[in-house]
Amino acid sequence: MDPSVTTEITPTLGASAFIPAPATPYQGDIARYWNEEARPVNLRLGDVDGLYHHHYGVGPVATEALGDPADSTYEKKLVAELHRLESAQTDVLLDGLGAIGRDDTLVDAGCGRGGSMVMAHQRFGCKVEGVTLSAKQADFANQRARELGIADHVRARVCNMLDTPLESGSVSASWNNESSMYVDLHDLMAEHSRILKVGGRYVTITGCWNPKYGQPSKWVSQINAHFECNIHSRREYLRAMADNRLVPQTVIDLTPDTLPYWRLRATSSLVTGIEEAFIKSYEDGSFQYVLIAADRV
Ligand SMILES: C[S@@+](CC[C@H](N)C(=O)[O-])C[C@H]1O[C@@H](n2cnc3c(N)ncnc32)[C@H](O)[C@@H]1O
Ligand SMILES: CC(C)=CCC/C(C)=C/COP(=O)(O)OP(=O)(O)O
Ligand SMILES: [Mg+2]
Repeated sequence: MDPSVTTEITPTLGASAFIPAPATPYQGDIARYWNEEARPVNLRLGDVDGLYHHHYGVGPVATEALGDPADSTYEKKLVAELHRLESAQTDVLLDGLGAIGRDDTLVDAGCGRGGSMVMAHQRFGCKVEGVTLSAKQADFANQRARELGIADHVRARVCNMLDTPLESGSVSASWNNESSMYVDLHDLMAEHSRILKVGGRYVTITGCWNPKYGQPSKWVSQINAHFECNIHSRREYLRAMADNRLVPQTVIDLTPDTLPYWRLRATSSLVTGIEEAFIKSYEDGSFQYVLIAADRV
């Protein structure tokens, strides 16, 4: 990243007085997308306990805790349950990082509003560096870190995950949590490989199209259009890792674990219209929700 290339941001965006100019017009579009994003499904869930996620959930629904749909408290319980499943997803990702100590530095590539960073610090006591294209998200994440008194350990910056200011070989573990569909995978894996120490761990949780299906299905195309992203195939992930000294240690198909989240979300008042595409593509096998953990060799 060339720090001399800067663009002034509006004062309402707060903390970061200057942000780097987008590397491409596409990245400018994505920065704008996330600066403008304020979907109730994300804010209402985050308000449950102050962990704000932009990813989906895994695990069985606690049906008994939800109680009777006719009950006046049902919707509140439903929101809390969806949020619990999204935080459970982060826990699965953090489990994949292996042994992390207080002196380690982790990197969240495409950190959103910072929910995963906070959870990583709370679990390991380590430093967490996040990057996002969105100044609004970085400000939000840094504000939450200040409120929690952990701003000395958790920091979000506005920068391109393909070209970070992090030193080569300085990072013990890094991840992409539903953020790799916005970038070229070879460029992405090359940057993770550069910043990771030898022996370090990379983890991604992502939606990918299934080469067994043949090509991206109409549902996958619908998800791409909805989020302005470009979903990769499972095969592309493995190839990009192999080409960049990242050797898969674990590949977990989380598709059966995320379907209950989607089926529950489809019944809520917070639907956004994309629920059918996720459910149908997971069911027809054209799309998969996977975790890949790889060793930097
Ligand atoms: C779906 S959100 C995921 C946020 C977060 N990982 C989470 O789990 O809550 C996608 C994120 O990727 C970020 N992103 C997309 N392309 C990026 C890039 N080239 N560099 C940095 N961040 C990027 C967006 O700014 C956004 O924060
Ligand atoms: C698995 C795939 C393909 C993910 C695409 C990336 C993405 C937009 C994730 C969720 O963000 P969000 O939490 O802001 O979305 P929503 O508003 O639908 O909850
Ligand atoms: Mg969401």
